[in-house]
Amino acid sequence: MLELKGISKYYNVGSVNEMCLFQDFNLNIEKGEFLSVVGSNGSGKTSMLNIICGSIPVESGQILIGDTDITKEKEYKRNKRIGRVYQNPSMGTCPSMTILENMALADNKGKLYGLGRGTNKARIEYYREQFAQLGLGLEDKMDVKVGSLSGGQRQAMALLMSTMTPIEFLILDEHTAALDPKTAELIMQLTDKIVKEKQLTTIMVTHNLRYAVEYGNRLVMMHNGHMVLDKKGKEKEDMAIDDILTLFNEISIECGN
Ligand SMILES: Nc1ncnc2c1ncn2[C@@H]1O[C@H](COP(=O)(O)OP(=O)(O)OP(=O)(O)O)[C@@H](O)[C@H]1O
Repeated sequence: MLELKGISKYYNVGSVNEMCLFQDFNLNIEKGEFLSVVGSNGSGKTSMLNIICGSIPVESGQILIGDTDITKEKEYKRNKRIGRVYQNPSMGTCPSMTILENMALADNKGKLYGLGRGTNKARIEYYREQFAQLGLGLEDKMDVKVGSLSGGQRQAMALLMSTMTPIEFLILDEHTAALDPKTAELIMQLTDKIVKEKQLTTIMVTHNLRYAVEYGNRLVMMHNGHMVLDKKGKEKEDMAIDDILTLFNEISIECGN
């Protein structure tokens, strides 16, 4: 359904620092798949997400959704069907606006004007319900500026905001990495709930091997711009953290770490 086909990606082209990250890189993600991506630092995880979202161009290859080639489609257009949550809770929310204003903004993503739909009574009630389920007390802080919230509260908001409009794909780039263990767990449970309810095709980059094993139905490990592990279904279910750790250690030794 979402396919990266024969992708080549170079950085610093034409300079002494030119480097080839991906050479003929291929990845095919089925509709409804929840893909966890782990891998060494600099293996190309974030670059892969950026390529999918259209944040960076590729030198060659195709990005396909179904039969449609979106390789040249601008990022803002792709954003209509893709929601993205970043590692930094500050990204994806506007600190100087209230919770209500942020939610209304997200609700109106892709539209030209106004906060109207987001601020009518029914929608406010809907936001309240969404927040009440989180158990973070945000439902009573709708007029509070987002800048004064904790990282976990902001990340929960970012997750709700990015999945508010009818998207098909959810891109999570280490979205629990900056949170304390308890809040990270809460955000992971919320993620899983939203992904299942909305049947989103999801790619989650994480350094947390337990989350990679426990969540999702496919697990990919990347190293130096290559996929060195790709397990789905039963094979993925049967994987234990130790299995991934062993492979991870082998890769690290190969790198001299
Ligand atoms: N804008 C850029 N300009 C030049 N090189 C870049 C750029 N972005 C990434 N790179 C390089 O591409 C490689 C892959 O980086 P990327 O951020 O995709 O890896 P990653 O797997 O997400 O790493 P991490 O786990 O550390 O976040 C690295 O060697 C990095 O230095």
